[in-house]
Amino acid sequence: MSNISPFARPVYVMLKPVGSVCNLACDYCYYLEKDKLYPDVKNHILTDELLERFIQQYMECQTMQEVLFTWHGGETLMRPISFYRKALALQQKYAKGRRVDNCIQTNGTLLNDEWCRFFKENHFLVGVSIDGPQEFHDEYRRNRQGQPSFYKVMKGIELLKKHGVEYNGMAVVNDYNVDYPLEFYQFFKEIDCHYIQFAPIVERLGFHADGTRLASPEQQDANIKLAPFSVDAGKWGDFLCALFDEWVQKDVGNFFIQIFDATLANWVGVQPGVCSMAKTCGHAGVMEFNGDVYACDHFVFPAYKLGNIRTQTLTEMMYSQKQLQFGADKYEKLPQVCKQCEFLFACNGECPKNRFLHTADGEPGLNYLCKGYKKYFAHVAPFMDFMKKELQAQRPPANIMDHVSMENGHIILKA
Ligand SMILES: C[S@@+](CC[C@H](N)C(=O)[O-])C[C@H]1O[C@@H](n2cnc3c(N)ncnc32)[C@H](O)[C@@H]1O
Ligand code: SF4
Ligand code: SF4
Ligand code: SF4
Repeated sequence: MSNISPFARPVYVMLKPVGSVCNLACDYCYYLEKDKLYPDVKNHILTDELLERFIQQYMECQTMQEVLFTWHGGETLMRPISFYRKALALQQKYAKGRRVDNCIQTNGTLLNDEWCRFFKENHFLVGVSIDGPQEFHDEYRRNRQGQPSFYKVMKGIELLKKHGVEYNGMAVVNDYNVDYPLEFYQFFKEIDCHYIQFAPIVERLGFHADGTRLASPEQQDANIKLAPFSVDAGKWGDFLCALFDEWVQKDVGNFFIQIFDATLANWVGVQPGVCSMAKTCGHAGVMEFNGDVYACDHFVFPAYKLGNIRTQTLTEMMYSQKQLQFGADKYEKLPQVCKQCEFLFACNGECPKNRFLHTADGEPGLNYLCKGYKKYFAHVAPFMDFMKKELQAQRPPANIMDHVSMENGHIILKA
């Protein structure tokens, strides 16, 4: 029976309704160049027919009562509202009593009153990409003519707030802003954004015959260079430590920073809310505008294509041996240094996309950010232990704020 799938955990397939088409051209973007995978296709637009096929199959793929749709790009708001209205109607057609939620990721520049009213009415969670204050944001987030986007995004955020739309902030940490964790964080507090994701930029430039420039993770070749906008591994650790010190003194339970939540989840032994910190992954694929399904949004490379929705079901693709192995590899392919690492339970080798280093004894698969994560986990360990005890005693982890102080520039836990 097609509507019974054998695994009792949700499966996600994010959808790219305009492929990688975008009104911006951020220098560091990993997705913008994916149009080169389809050089012969003029319009990278998901048709109504494929939309319906996707929605039907996505519903059938789920074993849970709640179904989450994730709209992604490219720039999602380059499709008209009528497209999303059609999608909502189709969701209801196939929901069969299940609860349906929608989240949408956007660069925020095209938001207007009409979009915001639509999101509010239909309970969308909106992820807005904003890389902190203007100077940081506009360094890389520009359009093809080089025009900056900060003011447009801020206007978009104001509109979301005006209409009471639920939103969160997606910020990337790169070579340019990594030295300013507190300014960065302060910005989000000032705009009253309480849910924030900080994602490190790690990319390598490989250059392929098809015109794409980003190296896929398994590519090893002397010509591959770290992209200049990538974050330095040690600095990523310093960034997280400084951010944590500020947060743990003032903001626990008020501002939610995804990586801190994920770290605490692993400390307590529950599933973290972000795949990179989980032991295995592979439950979050992506479907391109033409129905091609890939293992993960960061693995949209020909070798990681699972098939096409016209000829295979999402259930077949997402539970295929190839995809199950992709997910299991996150743990199985860890080098020994990770398997013996005291922080394995919290780090899990982070995202396989970033594992292109060799260990000191020559084993492949070490995460480029390892140095930073070691710093971070060692730094937060006593505080995580404290919050874990609070949770186990059914007390709020926010109690930690009464037990920390700064002494000589170092954060300490008071007895
Ligand atoms: C590819 S965009 C697509 C959605 C929309 N256009 C936006 O910018 O939010 C999704 C997210 O990926 C982030 N991103 C872009 N390039 C990245 C990279 N190389 N590494 C990590 N995140 C990246 C963006 O900042 C954005 O928050
Ligand atoms: S707005 Fe999003 S999709 Fe567009 S270039 Fe920037 S990160 Fe990429
Ligand atoms: S490869 Fe990385 S981003 Fe993709 S699902 Fe696994 S951990 Fe998440
Ligand atoms: S901190 Fe480094 S060695 Fe430890 S699990 Fe993470 S990547 Fe591996």
